[in-house]
Amino acid sequence: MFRVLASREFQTRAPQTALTWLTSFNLSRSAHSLPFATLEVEEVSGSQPAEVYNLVQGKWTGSSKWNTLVDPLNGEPFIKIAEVDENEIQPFVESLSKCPKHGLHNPFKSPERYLLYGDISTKAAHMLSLPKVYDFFTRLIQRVAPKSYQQALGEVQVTQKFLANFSGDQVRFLARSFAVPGNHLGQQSHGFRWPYGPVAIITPFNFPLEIPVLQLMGALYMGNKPVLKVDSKVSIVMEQMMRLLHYCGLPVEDVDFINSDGKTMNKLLMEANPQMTLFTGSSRVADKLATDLKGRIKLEDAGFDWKVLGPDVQEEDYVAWVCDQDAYACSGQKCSAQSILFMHENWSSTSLLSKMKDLAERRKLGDLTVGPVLTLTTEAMLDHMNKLLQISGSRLLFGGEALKNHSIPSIYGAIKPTAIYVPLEELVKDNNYELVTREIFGPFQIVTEYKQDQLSMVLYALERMHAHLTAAVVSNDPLFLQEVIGNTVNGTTYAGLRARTTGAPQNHWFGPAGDPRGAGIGTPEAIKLVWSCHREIIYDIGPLEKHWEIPPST
Ligand SMILES: N[C@@H](CCC=O)C(=O)O
Repeated sequence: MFRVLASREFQTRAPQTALTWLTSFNLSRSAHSLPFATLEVEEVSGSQPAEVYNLVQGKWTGSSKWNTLVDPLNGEPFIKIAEVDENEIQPFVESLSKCPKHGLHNPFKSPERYLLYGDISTKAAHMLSLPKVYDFFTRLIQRVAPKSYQQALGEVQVTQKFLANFSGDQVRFLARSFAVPGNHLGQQSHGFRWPYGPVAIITPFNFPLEIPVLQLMGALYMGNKPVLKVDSKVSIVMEQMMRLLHYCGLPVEDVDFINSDGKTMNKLLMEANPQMTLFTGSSRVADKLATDLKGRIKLEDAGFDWKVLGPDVQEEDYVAWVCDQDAYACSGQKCSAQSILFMHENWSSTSLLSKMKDLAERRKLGDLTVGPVLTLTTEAMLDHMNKLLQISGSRLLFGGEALKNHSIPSIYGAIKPTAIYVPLEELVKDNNYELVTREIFGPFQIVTEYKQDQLSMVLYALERMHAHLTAAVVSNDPLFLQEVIGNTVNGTTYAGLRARTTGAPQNHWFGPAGDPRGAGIGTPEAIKLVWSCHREIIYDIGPLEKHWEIPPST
């Protein structure tokens, strides 16, 4: 085992100013290791498996049961996760129960913690801007959620910018309040952003760094105490990030970090009773949690994300390239990935589809521009394709085959980027609609065409979808944009010639609309909506009028 146990202990450091801290890091960093990390990315292997720990009540802990993960590229057992089982959740329950509903800080309690979090964010943003650090996280992401270097780096950069956005005084500005004059002297109502106190965050495998960091920091900024559970397949990334955050001054008792299966996590949630749980993942689990937690939940669940190409054909190469990125980058495993393309008939006479095919065929396992699918097997995806191909008039546009010459283990999927054409009239039929709009979390999309007079049929298809996350309306025709935007609901919708469905940076609100449980991620509005509630304090201090008398009963 290459990990040095001593380095797992949290080391307390003398308080430093931001400037001395930054200088000391730059000078003391050794040539090939990082001061917070407990692993070297390339060394993680079958012969030197890495270990992922839990953090509870300020201490890193193991568990009685270790779950072994296999390398998604070659099947070697390469990471051991200390998964907490149902009998070991007590310390996590106690830890969360210690946090009162009014949180670790609020505008009337420990306001200096808003500044502390501004400071932590400044330092963490600086760390992630250092080439050695961003390269470390980019490569670590690639080991567990195989995607191209550029895609993994994008995730680190979004996280870095997000942290920079909440540096300095920006955390306290999140808790800005407002006041309205009252009815008489001494009365004023003030609206405050209040924390929930004990909260839980559950995040998926596809963005091992971006989703957990943005949600975790949002929760902390607003004064909550979170327990964080990241999908065990990728939790090694966030385990290392927790160590970076501690290095940047995050108090070790502010966050608990747990590895477990879903059943154990469910038990923890039932016993610890967090005031709010943020869940990012499948609609099936989301609906179960919404019931179990009696609605105290916010969700970023599935997305069968759509793109509509309008009648104005222009910049064909660019549009084809964006379609390729949206459908197939990260092997289609983004909640924002383009799942269906509605093409106006004017695009049919262009070479858009053949361009999309050429771009899809450039993708290769060697640089992870296509790679393993972590939640579906090859057979499951090809099976789905074959069912679609039974629909009258449907046809395979490209892909549709298993990847060859690889050592991706069979528990994971490996197919070529695939597109299936389904006629619009067939797609909307009751017996086909559910099948066609099933979200395949892999490099897979449906393509269809609509005639000039069929826009209402497209809008009907969009209306029937059950999750409304991202969308793109590719057109610079303002009347067309108006019509499609005005008749749809997706939370993050890109409109215009350069519209896309994926790649939302920290400055775009990202989240579903049309669902009161819908969460957001990234922006100040998202943080305030998800991680705080409104509290109104009405000051009414008098004085009473000079000759006030008790009035008659009413
Ligand atoms: N920024 C990512 C989504 C992150 C999810 O919460 C995207 O746009 O695909």
